[in-house]
Amino acid sequence: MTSTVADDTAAEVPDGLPDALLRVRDLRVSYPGRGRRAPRAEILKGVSLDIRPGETLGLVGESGSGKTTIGRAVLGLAPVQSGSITFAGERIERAGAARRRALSRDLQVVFQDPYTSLNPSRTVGDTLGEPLSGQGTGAKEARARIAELLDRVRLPADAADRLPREFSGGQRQRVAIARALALRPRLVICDEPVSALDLTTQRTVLDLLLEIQEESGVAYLFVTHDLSVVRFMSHRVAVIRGGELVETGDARSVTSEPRHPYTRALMLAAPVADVAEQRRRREAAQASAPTPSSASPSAPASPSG
Ligand SMILES: Nc1ncnc2c1ncn2[C@@H]1O[C@H](COP(=O)(O)OP(=O)(O)OP(=O)(O)O)[C@@H](O)[C@H]1O
Repeated sequence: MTSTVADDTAAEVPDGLPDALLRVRDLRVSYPGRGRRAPRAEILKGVSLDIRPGETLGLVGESGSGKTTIGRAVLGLAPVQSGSITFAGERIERAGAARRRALSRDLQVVFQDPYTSLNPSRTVGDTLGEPLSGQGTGAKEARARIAELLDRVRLPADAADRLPREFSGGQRQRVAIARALALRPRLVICDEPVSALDLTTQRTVLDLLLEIQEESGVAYLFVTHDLSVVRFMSHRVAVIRGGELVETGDARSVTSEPRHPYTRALMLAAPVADVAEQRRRREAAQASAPTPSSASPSAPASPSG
């Protein structure tokens, strides 16, 4: 069980949110240790969380805390030792390749680095067409859908014929978002999707993700080390430390009135433009709050201003 402290949590309510789209329970992930006798490295130590349809759960924590590993486990890319992952009522933690392919209709990902996540030798149109043809969409329908997707992420129609190198980082990330949306998924795992972008571009991409959610009702698991981004994007926030969730709750209360000392320490470590706000937080924090070793050293100013 997690050591979650705030209300509105999967951990405090044993059955979690009744309408959850994604339900993770007591998830443990470990990797073999280095060397034959080394113990396995425990990365996730019993994580439980829920995401409702159309909701964004922000997952925040310092580097190495296990944020990406949660997303990878949901996508079937991390070795689950025990626990369960239920998506739309179906247990998927041990889903095989064929089931995973079918799941990719509903479950997609946007990675951090738009420079490495797109195949440099494929045109944008081919990149967007791949998930469509993989699910049996005919050529004519695929062309129409690609045009629709480019329009949705505000790229010109002729982008379909161009290669990734012809685009800026923000434009490439919009291509990656369009690719993730191609099959109209119900959940997109956004793994630090703006941390490689400059501040202005970050804001544009975050606004786009919000618009898309409003229109389509897609849910996001939004992984970030940046508290200002997580506050801007999330309905609820889960804070992870050393492979365990320490606090989960609605975004406003977790980021404005954190209950757990670690969350308070994360907040204190994040740069805040407003000196009064920084002082208020410092005063609110307990003197005993631990200092995270590398919490969000380069967190940009709040995109919400
Ligand atoms: N394939 C792997 N084999 C062994 N250890 C791994 C593997 N993948 C991740 N880890 C370890 O798991 C821990 C958590 O990694 P993870 O990428 O989930 O953290 P994170 O919170 O997303 O960090 P960051 O913000 O730096 O991306 C790290 O200590 C990492 O070294």
